[in-house]
Amino acid sequence: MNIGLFGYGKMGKMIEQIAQQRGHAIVAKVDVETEEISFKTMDVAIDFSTPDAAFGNITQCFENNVPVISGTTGWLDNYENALDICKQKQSAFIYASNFSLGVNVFFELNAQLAKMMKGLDQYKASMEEIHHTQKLDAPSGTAITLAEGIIANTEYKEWKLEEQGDKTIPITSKREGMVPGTHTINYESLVDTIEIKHTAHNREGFALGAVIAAEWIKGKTGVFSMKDVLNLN
Ligand SMILES: NC(=O)c1ccc[n+]([C@@H]2O[C@H](COP(=O)([O-])OP(=O)(O)OC[C@H]3O[C@@H](n4cnc5c(N)ncnc54)[C@H](O)[C@@H]3O)[C@@H](O)[C@H]2O)c1
Ligand SMILES: O=C(O)C1=N[C@H](C(=O)O)CCC1
Repeated sequence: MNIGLFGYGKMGKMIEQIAQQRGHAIVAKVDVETEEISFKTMDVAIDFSTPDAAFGNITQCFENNVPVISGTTGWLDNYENALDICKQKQSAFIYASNFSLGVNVFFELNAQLAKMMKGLDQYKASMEEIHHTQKLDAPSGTAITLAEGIIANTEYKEWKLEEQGDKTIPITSKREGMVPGTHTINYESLVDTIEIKHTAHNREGFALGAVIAAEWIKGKTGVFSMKDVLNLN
């Protein structure tokens, strides 16, 4: 398969390695200095760029009939607009805040635990995410997806950075060294704490998941999720 990379930073380079190991060709490496993009030979585009660049990259691909896998976080104010353009152009799209298999299992575990905690008012939910110091957005996209999973299955109404409140999930974002991504969810009562945690050891899991999603989407039309790709039910 011929892949166009949008964003050739830490993730773009890791995706290149994994894609080549799996027999794919990288036909474009689009980054901030790129002046001209040839879409003709691209079977699929993988966007891991920046919050400011993602929407433009994604919609350019749809306009040129190229399906998109996007892992960029921090651009979701424009998510519904991107879906409209994808549908208009009869293209295909997967966005995931986290492409790793482990985190996608963790998303399911989080939803199951939230269902069990619903109505147990003696417990207060909170979340902590830790990432490297170069990360531009906070909280992480993964933390937002986890908070949405709790909100969908409990009486919590919203998440906020740090802020407390009965119906608010407080998220603490820490930026330390080279940490690839650690997410912890706590339910704390006066007598005990229930904690679930996912720790990424490196970026390979994110990159492999994105390449698997690109293999899966080829030839399809529509908007999908990693749940579809991984058949997690
Ligand atoms: N979904 C996931 O599984 C997952 C995993 C890791 C990182 N991410 C997200 O992916 C994004 C990239 O992460 P990273 O660690 O590779 O960051 P990075 O800073 O190392 O790389 C981003 C690259 O995008 C480039 N860029 C800037 N403007 C651009 C434009 N207009 N077009 C194309 N490229 C442009 C930058 O020059 C840089 O090379 C971030 O939003 C991060 O949160 C998601
Ligand atoms: O390194 C990053 O940046 C990461 N971003 C994603 C997020 O915001 O959740 C996934 C984990 C790594």
